[in-house]
Amino acid sequence: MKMALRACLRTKPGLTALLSQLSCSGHAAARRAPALVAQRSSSSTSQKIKVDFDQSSGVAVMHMQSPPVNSLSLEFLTDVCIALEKLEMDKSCRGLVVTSSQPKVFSAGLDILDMYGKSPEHCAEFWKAVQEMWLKFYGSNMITIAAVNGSSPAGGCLLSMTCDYRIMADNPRYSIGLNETKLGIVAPFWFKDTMVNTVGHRATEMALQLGLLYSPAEALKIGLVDQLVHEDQVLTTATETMTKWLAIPGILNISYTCHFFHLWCCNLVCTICSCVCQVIAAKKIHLSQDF
Ligand SMILES: CCCCC/C=C\C/C=C\C=C\CC(=O)SCCNC(=O)CCNC(=O)[C@H](O)C(C)(C)COP(=O)(O)OP(=O)(O)OC[C@H]1O[C@@H](n2cnc3c(N)ncnc32)[C@H](O)[C@@H]1OP(=O)(O)O
Repeated sequence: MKMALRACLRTKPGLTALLSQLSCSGHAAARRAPALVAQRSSSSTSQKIKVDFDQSSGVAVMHMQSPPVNSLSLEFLTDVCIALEKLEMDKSCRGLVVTSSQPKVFSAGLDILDMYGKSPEHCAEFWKAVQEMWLKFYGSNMITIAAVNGSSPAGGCLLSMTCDYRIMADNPRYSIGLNETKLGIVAPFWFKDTMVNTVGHRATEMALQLGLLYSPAEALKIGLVDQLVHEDQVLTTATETMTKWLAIPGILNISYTCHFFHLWCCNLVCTICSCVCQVIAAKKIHLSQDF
């Protein structure tokens, strides 16, 4: 799916416009102008994000440092998007590892406090920022690896699933999954689609309907993560793995992209049809109540 988005962002101007409307992609850039990285190795820091970029390898490491649990608030999401935009604009940056500076937690998902009791305008901006993060990671031209060094529920799991590869700390205390159902909320369809693309239809059905959080071993078994390593090795394994991915010529990447793009389009058409059916059904129910 991520590759599919990459392809359409490269080749389909119409869809780019559609996606940028969906994601409101100008919103992060409008706040702070991106700067190109000039040094051989550099480090740039916002309050909540630290990026180390090694120009000799072309690999950047994004450290999420929003205590206590890297919950995805509007401010944090905006910082993530700005950092991604900067890296994306620097053509020498080919790979991105995303990890957490917080102990025991990769990301606690959407910031519940930023969703509750806020104005409709804030909620709209917040929700657009969530979509923007999703699109930016999924549509990135960089190879992205999630170094999941702690628990990663809900939106944290989504973030990791938008990456090309996931390495998780092998600590049974940690968990990962889309647990929205357990919180009494329905995960949006694009959360669901992202999981289907990662672990398949049946596993997603089980995961979402029951709101399952998986231990690292269980997550590996269903393919939610690709590799488990000792807690101390998560970041180094991620950078080693990146070397392998970057050795693959970009043209092959683009070819696979076309296959996935086809699947993604089919999925999108189905989703639109299903939304139309739901609206028609809702109207019918409404009408039958009137009479
Ligand atoms: C605005 C319009 C929106 C419309 C939305 C419509 C539909 C949306 C549908 C669904 C979308 C859902 C996506 C989500 O991501 S919802 C968030 C789900 N997240 C969770 O369930 C995680 C909950 N947290 C945990 O399980 C644990 O905290 C964790 C395992 C991450 C860490 O455990 P640990 O024991 O280390 O730490 P705690 O003591 O539990 O927490 C420390 C501190 O952090 C606060 N906190 C935790 N999670 C969140 C969070 N998601 N948002 C905000 N704050 C969080 C926690 O309350 C503690 O605070 P304090 O007590 O120390 O003040």
